[in-house]
Amino acid sequence: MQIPSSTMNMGPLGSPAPEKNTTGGKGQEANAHGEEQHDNRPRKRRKVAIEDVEEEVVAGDVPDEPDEVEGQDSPPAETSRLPTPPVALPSFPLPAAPRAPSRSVLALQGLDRALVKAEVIHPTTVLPVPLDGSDSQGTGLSEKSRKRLGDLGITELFAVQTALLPFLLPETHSQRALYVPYEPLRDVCVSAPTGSGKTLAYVLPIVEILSTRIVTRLRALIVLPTRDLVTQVRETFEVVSKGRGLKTGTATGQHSFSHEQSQLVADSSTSLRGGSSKVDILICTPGRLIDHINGTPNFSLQHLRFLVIDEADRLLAQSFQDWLAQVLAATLPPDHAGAAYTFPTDRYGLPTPDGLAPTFVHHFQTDIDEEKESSCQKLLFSATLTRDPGKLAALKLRDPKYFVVQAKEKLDGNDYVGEQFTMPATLKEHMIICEPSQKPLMLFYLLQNRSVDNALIFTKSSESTSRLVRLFEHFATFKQSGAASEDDKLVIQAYSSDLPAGERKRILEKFKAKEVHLLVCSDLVSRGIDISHVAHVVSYDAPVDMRKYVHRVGRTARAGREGHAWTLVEEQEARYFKTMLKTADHAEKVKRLRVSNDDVKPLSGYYQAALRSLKEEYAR
Ligand SMILES: Nc1ncnc2c1ncn2[C@@H]1O[C@H](COP(=O)(O)OP(=O)(O)OP(=O)(O)O)[C@@H](O)[C@H]1O
Repeated sequence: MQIPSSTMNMGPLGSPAPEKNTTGGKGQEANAHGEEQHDNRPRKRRKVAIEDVEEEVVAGDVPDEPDEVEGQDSPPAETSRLPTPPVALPSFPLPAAPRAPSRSVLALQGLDRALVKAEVIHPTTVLPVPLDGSDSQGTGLSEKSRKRLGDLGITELFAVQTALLPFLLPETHSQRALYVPYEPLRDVCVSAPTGSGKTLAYVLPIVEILSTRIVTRLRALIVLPTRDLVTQVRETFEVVSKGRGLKTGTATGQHSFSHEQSQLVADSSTSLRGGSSKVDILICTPGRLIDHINGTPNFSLQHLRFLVIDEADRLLAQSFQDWLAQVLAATLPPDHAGAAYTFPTDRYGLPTPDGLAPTFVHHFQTDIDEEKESSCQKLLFSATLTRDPGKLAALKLRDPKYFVVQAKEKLDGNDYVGEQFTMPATLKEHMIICEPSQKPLMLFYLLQNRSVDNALIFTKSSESTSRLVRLFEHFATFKQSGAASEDDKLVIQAYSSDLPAGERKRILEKFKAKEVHLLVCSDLVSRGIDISHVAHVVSYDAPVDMRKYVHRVGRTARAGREGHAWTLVEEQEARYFKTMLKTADHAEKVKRLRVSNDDVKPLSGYYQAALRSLKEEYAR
């Protein structure tokens, strides 16, 4: 019997062999649309010449850069000719991340002050929403918005919303305007647990402020790391803004570029200095956004009132096409002096109405030469938002205000550099330490004996995902041949980045409808997914860093519901995993579950039979 090479890595019992976990930065990169994906591109060959020897180097063989390179200097250039080695060395790419800015630069942006003076909100804080009449609770929301929330069954604001809404919707009328050229708006960073309602915390103020607009211009830009999240956030915008006349668009690369262009820009034939837009709100992935900035006539960010970077830690780690610098530059007038302003004309030479944003007016030589502040307010959100000033500095934040939702009343004086992880209070966490070969059995034990259902199961790669799904299907066939009723059957499905978007959507719908009970996925597609009935999260392969752990377990225990997280830790990983939890001050929360041989004995026979079937299947 010959096992194909793709299955050669399997452990003795069909579980993946304890190879190094690669769910981190390795093997992943941003695709053409800025979405993360596996590194399965054809390896490019490039030539390097060192020591007069010319040799071909497979670019993919060069170690990938770590997920995030912080304040790292370029390695000093090797100038002297060394006597050895005789063999050519591969040339390593220079780190893409810029140098960390100096303290004085950070202080200029008010960053260290903002980080130390962060406003801490307790996760249990809520604010009732008066559904009609006056806003007696000070939510900042108009009666129309409050009524809409009532229609959606939302009667109180969650902690992150209680802090953000009054801040972004102050009573001062001028600060709620579409353009605020004389009173610079403060930017905002928000760190709040998974499932705590961050999306509504920005959707509500954006809808509230943009609803006052008369002309459609691109005024809110939401950047997210994946297409699935774009779809999810678009749905939230559409539901909340119903009846307010706002137009929402997306740009993810799912449709052709020209189709997207036609959906975003109303007039692409006249050269309009004020830009042209069919949408008020654009939700997008960074790669496609850059394509439109560079390649879509009259696509302009000059009218932006809000720039939201959701899942900011992940997006800030992407240096794809230097996307952030390009987006920020597009919100401001160019540095060089502009030409004299002449009214644009259409193709027949007739004057065309144009609307330059106040900040851009002084760029042209007009009678008005007074400089105006940009009205674009930047909002950053994440459950694991870095507080590393070096990373935040790239955003050029304006007098930023930092909000943190966590149970601790005060941030430790000194810990503003680094990260803070806050979990939902309703989450119960467990780990099982076992041999690698026992992992499938432990999973089956959880499904059978701990009523794990409506669960997301995380693996380290899409390959492991499909292997595990097949193994389970074989196991279920044997196990359920003796099952009392059809009701006992658990339906499992792979949910991987390899699947087309439409197929992923269909699977997610089935999972939501409880026609699929177990969804096996890798980290790439899971981030931010909001499905209320996820009761369990199983990390079949342990996460390699705390951030991944937080985002995985955060798929359950959302919006105040109960949830369980189970992590299967291989014996040789246990020390690393425990240290990771300890460093994050989280070790005590994760209880160890001991599963004995006797506990799994009733399942062993089915498991062995499933393994044999799987091996035969792969051999065919
Ligand atoms: N005030 C509220 N009342 C009731 N439900 C709410 C409220 N705010 C948000 N929700 C619901 O809570 C769920 C989680 O919200 P959301 O997806 O915004 O969380 P999140 O903080 O962005 O999580 P993640 O970091 O995992 O993306 C959603 O289903 C949302 O509809």
